[in-house]
Amino acid sequence: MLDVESLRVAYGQSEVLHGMNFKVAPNEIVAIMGRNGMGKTTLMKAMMGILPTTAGSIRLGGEDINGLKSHQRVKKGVAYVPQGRMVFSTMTVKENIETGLVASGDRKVPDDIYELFPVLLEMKGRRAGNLSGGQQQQLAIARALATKPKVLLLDEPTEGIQPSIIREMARTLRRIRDDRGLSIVVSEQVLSFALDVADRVLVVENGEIVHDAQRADVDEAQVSKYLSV
Ligand SMILES: Nc1ncnc2c1ncn2[C@@H]1O[C@H](COP(=O)(O)OP(=O)(O)OP(=O)(O)O)[C@@H](O)[C@H]1O
Repeated sequence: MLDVESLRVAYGQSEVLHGMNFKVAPNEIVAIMGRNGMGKTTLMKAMMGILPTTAGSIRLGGEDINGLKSHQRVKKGVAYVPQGRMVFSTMTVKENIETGLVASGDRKVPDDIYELFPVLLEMKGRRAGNLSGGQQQQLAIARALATKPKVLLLDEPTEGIQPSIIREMARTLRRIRDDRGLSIVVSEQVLSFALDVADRVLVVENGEIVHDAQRADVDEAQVSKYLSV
């Protein structure tokens, strides 16, 4: 479904991703782990077209989308939940979700989004800035789903979220995948969450993938070592 090949990204003269390769199958949930500064956000932004790449390809269902602008990638089926959620705080919950409808062509928020996140229905007239961190994360995911994606990218969704809500988020993401049959790529530093949510775990270290294992085969001690220091 998503095929990233030899991807290089640099900030000026400083190259951060040095030819990254990975594939995500249809219906697969992949967690990309790594310490702060290892290049997870850079990878997410490059896949979304927010940062330019210096080499490589990003294929969605076989088509190279690497030359497209962000909004064109959204139309093709890539959705993004950025680090820090970035909801529009002065807009209502409903208005935030509606910003995603431009891509799908739907005129109103589909009921199944509110079924997934009942709290958003309860709060749909409230300003997004007044929601808790966990609720804002649900809103950011709802807004992304409103674009009807084939691939959902989430950048550190557990950051600043309580442990009980983190467990619920893993369940919700798996349910989204099961119900909608999409692929999910989630960048993450919390190993327990990655093991809860993902089918496969990758570790990025200094802009390269150094570990790639199915969940059942993940060497937890080794991954923890990469995540510490
Ligand atoms: N705008 C920028 N200009 C120059 N260097 C940058 C810029 N943004 C990030 N970097 C550098 O690129 C590297 C990768 O950063 P990135 O934010 O992708 O890491 P990360 O793994 O997502 O970390 P975090 O968990 O903190 O988000 C770091 O060394 C960082 O200092």
